[in-house]
Amino acid sequence: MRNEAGGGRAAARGRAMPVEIKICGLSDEATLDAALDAGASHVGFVSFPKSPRHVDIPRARALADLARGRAAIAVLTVDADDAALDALVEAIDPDVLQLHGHETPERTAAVKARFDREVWKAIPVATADDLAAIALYQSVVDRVLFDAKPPKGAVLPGGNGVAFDWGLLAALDPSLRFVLSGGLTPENVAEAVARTRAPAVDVSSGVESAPGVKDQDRIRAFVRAVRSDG
Ligand SMILES: O=C(O)c1ccccc1NCC(=O)[C@H](O)[C@H](O)COP(=O)(O)O
Repeated sequence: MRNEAGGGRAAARGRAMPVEIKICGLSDEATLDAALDAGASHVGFVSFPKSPRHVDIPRARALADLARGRAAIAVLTVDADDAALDALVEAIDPDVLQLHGHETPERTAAVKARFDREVWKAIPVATADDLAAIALYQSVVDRVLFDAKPPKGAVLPGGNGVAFDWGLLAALDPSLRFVLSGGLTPENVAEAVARTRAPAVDVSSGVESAPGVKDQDRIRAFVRAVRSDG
């Protein structure tokens, strides 16, 4: 259904599947539509009140209902407890739970066991040492998501528009299911995918005109750039 346009190029590059694309932090219908029409495979809604992208449950549910069947729906939380996750899952029925806080491997496994959803765990990366976390999480999640470690003093644990050194991913086990994020933009994402062989990418700040304000043109440009036809 989705992303067939990239299939030929992906095969030509030796990749079996087109690169999946998640547009995160959507909060209005127009930019959600732009992401869906452009062919994003995933759309993400942030449930974290400190974020400029936070959407409350009724809003997230309304947006998710528009997206359902057209893209996978991800809900991003930060150190959410079971009651908060119960409420989100019940209302939004997401395909993916993206854990973007300090969830331990044990907590992450408990979330996976409690909910019949894909679970993605964000791993903050600044140096090669940070990749040791892969071993702790890869057996309990569906995908690890590499994001840049937040800058000192940042309020948000992600969504800061900061990239990390993609070269750190050069020696990854090719069978690892991962998502590349952090500071991706329409201008740099093709290079990021080429250098990391990422099977999936995730963007928020790079398709915004201001924090929390998504930009339809940049969303379309981002998807085009991943598909290498822009
Ligand atoms: O976007 C937020 O506001 C946010 C808040 C709390 C935790 C994570 C958050 N965002 C994460 C993402 O949107 C992406 O997974 C990823 O970090 C990419 O962000 P960006 O560097 O802004 O493209």
